Amino acid sequence: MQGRAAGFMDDHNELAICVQNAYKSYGYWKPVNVLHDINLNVPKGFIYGLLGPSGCGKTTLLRCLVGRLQLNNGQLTVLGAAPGSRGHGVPGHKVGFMPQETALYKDFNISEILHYFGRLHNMTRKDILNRESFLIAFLDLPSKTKKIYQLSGGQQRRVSLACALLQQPELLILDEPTVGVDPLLREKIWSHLILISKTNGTTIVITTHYIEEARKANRVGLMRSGRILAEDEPLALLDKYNQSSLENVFLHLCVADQNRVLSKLKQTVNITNDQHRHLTTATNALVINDQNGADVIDRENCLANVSVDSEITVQTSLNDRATDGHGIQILANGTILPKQVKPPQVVKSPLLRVKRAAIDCCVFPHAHKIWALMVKDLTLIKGSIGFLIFQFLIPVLQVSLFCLCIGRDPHHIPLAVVNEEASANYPTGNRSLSLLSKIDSEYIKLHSYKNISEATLYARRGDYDGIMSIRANFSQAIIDKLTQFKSDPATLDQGAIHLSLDMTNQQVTYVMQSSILNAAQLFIKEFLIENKIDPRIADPPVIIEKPIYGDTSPHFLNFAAPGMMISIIFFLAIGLTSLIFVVEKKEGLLERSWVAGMTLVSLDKFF
Ligand SMILES: Nc1ncnc2c1ncn2[C@@H]1O[C@H](COP(=O)(O)OP(=O)(O)OP(=O)(O)O)[C@@H](O)[C@H]1O
Repeated sequence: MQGRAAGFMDDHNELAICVQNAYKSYGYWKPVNVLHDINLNVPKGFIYGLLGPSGCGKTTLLRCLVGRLQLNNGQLTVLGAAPGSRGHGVPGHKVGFMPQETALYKDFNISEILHYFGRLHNMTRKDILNRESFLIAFLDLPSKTKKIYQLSGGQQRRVSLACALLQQPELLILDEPTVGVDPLLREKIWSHLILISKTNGTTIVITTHYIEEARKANRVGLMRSGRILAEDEPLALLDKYNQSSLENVFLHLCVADQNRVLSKLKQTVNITNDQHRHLTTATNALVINDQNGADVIDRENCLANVSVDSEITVQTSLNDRATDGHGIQILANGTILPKQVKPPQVVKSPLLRVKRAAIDCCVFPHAHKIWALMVKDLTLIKGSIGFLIFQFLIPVLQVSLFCLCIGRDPHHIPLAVVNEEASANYPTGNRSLSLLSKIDSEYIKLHSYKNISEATLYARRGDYDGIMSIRANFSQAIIDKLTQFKSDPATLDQGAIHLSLDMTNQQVTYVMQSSILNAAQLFIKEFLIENKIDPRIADPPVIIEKPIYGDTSPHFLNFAAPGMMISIIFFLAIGLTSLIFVVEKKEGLLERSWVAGMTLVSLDKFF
């Protein structure tokens, strides 16, 4: 492999990945540093093995490479441009990403999931089918109609790998692809990776917990606590550290790193000699001699050692290499790469970013991506008919309940009446009774009170939606007003009914007002007939003609139901979409689809 690497460099003089002084932290208020001054170079067509214990930042680095995370500091170029830059295929068809979690739609079968990613990558049906048969045979997968949830964990990981390999991308980012895979198949997978890196020039970045399998890589990077401790060809590392296995090289580097950290601690933090002796003894205890006399390290203890303080800069073997103005040139045999990859100019201005995002939102996405998402959603729905029925039944049920419980016109609205004419034993007549009898009892329920203060008390308590009061001389005032045409303030005040309504419910107020106005109009007409006057003069000077739309007497239900239906459907759709987003994000599906190029909009065709 190593000999091949040097030869290969002559033909492939470009770096596929170039990371310079990369820093990444999580969290805003209390940031936790995860990557510290990472420098990493992967020439095109190389297999790069990224090795390190759990939690050292491998996945974080891979997520930065595929454009899912932004570095806090430093430069990152993938296939010649910054991930996520316009028109770049990373994220997109140029990168095949296999995340650590399975990240597959469990209700899909193998063929459906491969077709989904194939459509996202704009592959033709024929190409998808060809790749599907190859990958199923190559990865020893069961029948393509088998659902993902019916597969074992190892089989699911293999399907996940198949999705990453599907479009034969220029760059493969594989996060622990060989976990839970049969050793023979693991060998086969590595052979395939080596083959595609040689024949297609595919660049592969792979993380693995099986350190020894990384010997097959062209270069390996050994990572610990967010730093790259060493980066070189596997054999060169073995030679340099005089070890028989990469595992021992790594453990040696861990101990050396630990010692460096401790001595740095001693310099920067005021620790006592006793404390230092104690820590050094603890570290040295990790190294024991094996039968051959070579140093063997207690792996468990070593990997579970104290975390490195983020403020302490550790000189790594990487820093020992020759650098020039643009960064590091690699090759263990001293060959210098002829072509420099220019670091991308990161857009730091938030204003410019917002502007770009605003432009992005106005552009229509690619049709093939919409098609892929539509087919995916239909496949999901097809697989859960019960859910579909529930989705259709819920609005029907909600609208029915609304019509039954809320949508009807208000009925039997309680109204307190203070009839002073009745209390005074009708001194000038009982026309107030005639007026009250004309109020439609279907809509308004009258309750008599002797005085206004008592009625106000109960109305304020919420027992009534209003108070109606009639003066003691109501009958006489009506006669004076309508037959003698008297219009002095006393007559006008006494010849009217006085209403104080609760105006907080517009619909209830409207029904009360129109019922009482109708009753008053009927009362006046009756009075005019009694006095041989044409009742039509009591009609208001407004004639309501045939309506343009709707009924002559509109109902609240007719007005409210359509709005209600639209609201229910809208919020149901929003709720379900949010639910799907949350579930997909939680299971890593969203990230995977994003890396495959699914964005809200895509500008590839414009830039
Ligand atoms: N979203 C996050 N928010 C905060 N901290 C995170 C987040 N993701 C990862 N970390 C932390 O960053 C560190 C590195 O995590 P990362 O997943 O990159 O490690 P890893 O080397 O891939 O580990 P493993 O091999 O177990 O997957 C860990 O300490 C982890 O707790």
